[in-house]
Amino acid sequence: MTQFDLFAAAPALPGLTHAPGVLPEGRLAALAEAIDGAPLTPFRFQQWTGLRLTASYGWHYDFEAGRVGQAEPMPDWLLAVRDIAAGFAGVPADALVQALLIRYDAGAGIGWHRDRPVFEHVVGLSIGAPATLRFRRRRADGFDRFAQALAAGDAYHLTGEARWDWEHGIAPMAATRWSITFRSLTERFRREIGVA
Ligand SMILES: O=C(O)CCC(=O)C(=O)O
Ligand SMILES: [Fe+2]
Repeated sequence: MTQFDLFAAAPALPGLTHAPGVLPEGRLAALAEAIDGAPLTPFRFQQWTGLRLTASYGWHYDFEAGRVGQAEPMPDWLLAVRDIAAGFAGVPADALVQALLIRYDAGAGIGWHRDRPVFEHVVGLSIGAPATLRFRRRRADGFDRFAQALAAGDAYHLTGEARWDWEHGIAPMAATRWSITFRSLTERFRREIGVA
């Protein structure tokens, strides 16, 4: 292996895995349609209503109540996507008990955040407009930063440092983007609620 190969194989941000073309190109339009057909509601936090529309399955995080609750089971089309996401991430499909569908219309994005600590693995799939998944981590005099480009059909997996130490967000996009995110529950949370 040449030095170039070694460099290419090293993850640029520890805990972030990205791969292009994980969703077959021929299925992207149907997946966008399936998301649009889901009972999407505007993301709400206190007085503020976001521009993005979301639907949760399996589990959902209720930002207003500040806790996690059970949501509708995933429909069959989403279970099929979950198999693809699980294969990409190397996580058993049935561990990915939570799914979040998002539709971002032009001008919508998602601000800096870390995903809720009850969730462990985060596996995301991108459809529609290209986006930049931005990462930042506070240091004494500012932030370390990283950016991952996401095209339609791309997948990413957050674990370890990228998942827990860095915040991520997506700047508002010029055209519609859809995403599907699957998450597992931490062992600690599973124990707390008595789920195997
Ligand atoms: O749309 C995406 O790919 C990211 C969504 C996200 O970060 C989240 O829902 O926590
Ligand atoms: Fe997130």
